[in-house]
Amino acid sequence: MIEVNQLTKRYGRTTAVNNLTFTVRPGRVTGFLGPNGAGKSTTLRMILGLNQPTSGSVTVLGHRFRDHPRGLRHIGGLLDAGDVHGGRSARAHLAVLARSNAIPSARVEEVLREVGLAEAARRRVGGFSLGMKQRLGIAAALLGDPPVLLFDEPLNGLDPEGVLWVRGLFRRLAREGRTVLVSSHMMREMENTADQLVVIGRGELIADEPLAEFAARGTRLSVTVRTPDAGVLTGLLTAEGAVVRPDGEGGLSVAGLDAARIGELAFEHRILLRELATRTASLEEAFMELTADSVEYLAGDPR
Ligand SMILES: Nc1ncnc2c1ncn2[C@@H]1O[C@H](COP(=O)(O)OP(=O)(O)OP(=O)(O)O)[C@@H](O)[C@H]1O
Repeated sequence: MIEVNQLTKRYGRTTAVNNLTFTVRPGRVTGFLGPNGAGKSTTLRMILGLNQPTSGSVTVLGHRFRDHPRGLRHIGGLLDAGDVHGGRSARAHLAVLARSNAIPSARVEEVLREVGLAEAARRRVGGFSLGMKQRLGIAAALLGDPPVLLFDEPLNGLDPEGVLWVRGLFRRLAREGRTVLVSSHMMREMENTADQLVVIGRGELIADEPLAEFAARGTRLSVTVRTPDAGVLTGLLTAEGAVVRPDGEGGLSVAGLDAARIGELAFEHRILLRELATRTASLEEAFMELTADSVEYLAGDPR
């Protein structure tokens, strides 16, 4: 169990995390979601005791991290997969961690096998691909067989087989009764992974609910619009309360207004529409709509 209580972290004038409170429970995979710069990594670093909060507190299994001398046996974390000594072999890297955490060296071979790096154990980490470094980071997190595990963007760089494997691993760890917190900035990475979602934006809590409840938001309709006057139409739709975003394929995805009203507005302002289609919004769109106000940089943002 991880309890984050009114946590705030400021860097000069930047507030990375603002009065954040949530609880991560054992026995399930909790997805920690937010757009780039939302404050996910900063929060994870504070949970691991690597950053001091400006105010508020974090406890893991009821204790602050620095009160737990057992380190990796207590909580395992993958933060930055690239942050390893490139000159060491995978086995040597894990052996150093095992020694400094009083973990039996036999565990090194076990986790190497578990993450599929047994064959590469003697190779220098500097020559590893990003996906292999992720596997090594996951091996390090598993090394102490901890009841609480954190993973920051663990799917980055993994191939489709790796993604499937890691999803299975997270589910198994949760089934074993562990607390598993996995961060991502992409909803679709969480769709088949998380049971619970904690969503943040600009350092603040936006949602904390089961994935199924979050998915219910996605059953609302959205409308795809294609027009050469996207900027003008976006202004009109937004003024009527719609949430409008580029759909990534040259069109607009509109939530909060139905197709009939969008058609009327376009007609009234002599805007040519090349497509006007109602669809069921995906989970990804529900996430984007929810975090729209907290995205720092939008591609194709007309503002
Ligand atoms: N050491 C630091 N010094 C100054 N500002 C920082 C520092 N670390 C993070 N920030 C700022 O705090 C905010 C939150 O950053 P953080 O890395 O926690 O976000 P994130 O949600 O993990 O983003 P991403 O998905 O891009 O990794 C950002 O505005 C970032 O620029």
